Amino acid sequence: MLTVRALSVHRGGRALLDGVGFTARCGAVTGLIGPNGVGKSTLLRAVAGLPPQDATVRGGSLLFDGRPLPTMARERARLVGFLPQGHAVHWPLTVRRTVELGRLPHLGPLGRLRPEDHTAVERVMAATGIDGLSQRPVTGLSGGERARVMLARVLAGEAPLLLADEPAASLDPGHQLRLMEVLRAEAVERDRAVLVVLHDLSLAARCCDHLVLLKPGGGCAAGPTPAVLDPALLREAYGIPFAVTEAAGVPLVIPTLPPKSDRGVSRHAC
Ligand SMILES: Nc1ncnc2c1ncn2[C@@H]1O[C@H](COP(=O)(O)OP(=O)(O)OP(=O)(O)O)[C@@H](O)[C@H]1O
Repeated sequence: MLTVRALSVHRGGRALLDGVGFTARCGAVTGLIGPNGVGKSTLLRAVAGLPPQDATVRGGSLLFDGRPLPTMARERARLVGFLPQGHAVHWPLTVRRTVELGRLPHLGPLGRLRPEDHTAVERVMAATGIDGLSQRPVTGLSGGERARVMLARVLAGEAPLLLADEPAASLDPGHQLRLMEVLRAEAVERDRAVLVVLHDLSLAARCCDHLVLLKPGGGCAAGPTPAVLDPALLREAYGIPFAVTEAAGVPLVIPTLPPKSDRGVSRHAC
């Protein structure tokens, strides 16, 4: 279990995160939600040991299964798999080679892959549906294909704690659901703690066991998904009204805007 206690991250004189605390259990998917700029990426980066440029962790503690997260980069990388936002790739490595790089924290000084490394690589390529792309250069893939390759690379590290920053952002609806299914399988079948940033609250409602809602001004609301997807809490955090409902047995979280006339705008409300 990941335990975040009273975490504060500052840049210059400004708090990017202030006193955030929650837990993310093994065997479960925890969604990290909140409005733009509230500090979701900063939080994931702090847990991964890669705080944003010029930012420092000023207070609080980060524990996994009751022990402080290691400070040594290699040791941390074995424990924490981190998929950052965006998928910039600069070298035309093949898809297979790119996924193999996810095994680096486990390899010796020569970086030679062992049979168990190949097994892990093949498992995650199959799970993410990219085995057909194996010999393609990553620079020649679509945004959604590349997103799945980068996910596979992180999964290949087989870290007990997985952090993913908006992994669904460039995926079509089918691949979004498949992605969440892959993350759920990692959590449930391999007893991993998965912490995933999502902006699609309906997807979060459908696929996350627990949610952490970061609030502007500091702090968070954390708990089982239905408890956090409370219209009053959401309105407080995002500053707009939400309807929380259900269709075809699937939860739906619908953001709304007040009528345009109330906002001094004349036509074409969403
Ligand atoms: N490189 C940077 N330089 C200065 N400020 C930054 C930088 N990156 C982020 N910030 C600021 O840090 C705060 C937290 O940003 P962060 O990216 O963690 O938010 P977020 O919740 O992930 O946002 P989003 O939903 O838009 O991705 C924001 O106020 C942002 O403007």
